[in-house]
Amino acid sequence: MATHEQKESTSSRTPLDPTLNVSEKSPAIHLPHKSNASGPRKINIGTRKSALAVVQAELVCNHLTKNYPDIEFEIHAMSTMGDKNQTTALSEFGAKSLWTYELESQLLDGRLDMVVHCLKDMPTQLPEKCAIGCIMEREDPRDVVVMKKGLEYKSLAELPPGSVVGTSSVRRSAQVKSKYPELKFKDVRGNIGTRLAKLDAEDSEYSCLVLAAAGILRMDWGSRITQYLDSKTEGGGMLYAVGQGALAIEVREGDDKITEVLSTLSNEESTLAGTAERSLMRRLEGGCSVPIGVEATWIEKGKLLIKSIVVSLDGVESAEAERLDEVLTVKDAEEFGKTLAQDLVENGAGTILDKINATRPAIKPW
Ligand SMILES: NCc1[nH]cc(CCC(=O)O)c1CC(=O)O
Repeated sequence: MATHEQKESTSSRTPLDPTLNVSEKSPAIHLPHKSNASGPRKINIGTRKSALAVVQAELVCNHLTKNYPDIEFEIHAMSTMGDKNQTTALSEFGAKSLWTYELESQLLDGRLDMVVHCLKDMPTQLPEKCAIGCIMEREDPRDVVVMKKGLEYKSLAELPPGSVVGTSSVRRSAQVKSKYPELKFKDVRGNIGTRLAKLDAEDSEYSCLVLAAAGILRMDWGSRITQYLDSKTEGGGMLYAVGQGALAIEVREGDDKITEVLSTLSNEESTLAGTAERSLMRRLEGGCSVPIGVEATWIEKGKLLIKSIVVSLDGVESAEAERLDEVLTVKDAEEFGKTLAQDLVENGAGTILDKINATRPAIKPW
């Protein structure tokens, strides 16, 4: 019968809550999978339609097929509001839900059983009856520089004054600008392939893009990366987005069968760091999405360090904080994020956030 390859014994003792967005719940215990006659025969996996999203869904599907050879897994790729609207400035939407709304509707009405997302794209407050079923092992969470084909530069520091960096993220442009005030920034939209094509076009005004390493690596385009950016990068630090690099799978809240299937994909350190980062963001955003940078490092087992930054929408002001503490459970991670949020506010994030919240109403289509 189904002998899924449980690499570690974590599923039987990890104090991870399968419904991570409900912080008050007591930790659930994942029992090792036993083939169950009443278990699902077929599981429908939803994803966005972009090439990267489909690669990610296939990665999940391949793992699950290996772990559960008796179950049929089928991928359903669909366009979302976010895919269709490439013109409105991203920050004007306020909520991140435009990437997930259609998929969540299908999840709730049973056409889908799980939806694969980049954790980074998931709103901190999921719609009612939706939950995070698992967070998978994190791919490299850092941001990276991709130079235009034919340019001999590798790093931001080498770029001549006035060079144009392509990014639509205030978090990225604000952090780069504070270290390299002589660089210029321009919005660049579309899926990762489209962005690279715009960068490399002969008449392109961009010298480079700043992107997430994870997306490029999953597309197998790692050879285009010319510089990795992190807090220790020479010439200035760069913190990544909350959840960046981790895939998360959304399920119907209380769907124990699907959650059990997903326990084989869950990664403890990713789950705890992702939970802490999202708790931090939840405390700060007040309904609006806010440019927050984080960098999470496990100093040793159970000891988490997170560096964090909040930047103003114009990229001029910023506040920073970092925290090192023991994080063994999802509850610890939630607390860690909350405390770090308070530290950030004490260090000046409050004024930045008040301005953001005053100018941008949140949009919640559900
Ligand atoms: N903004 C869209 C998005 N959402 C997740 C990733 C990267 C993959 C990941 O973080 O898992 C990207 C592309 C990018 O920022 O370069």
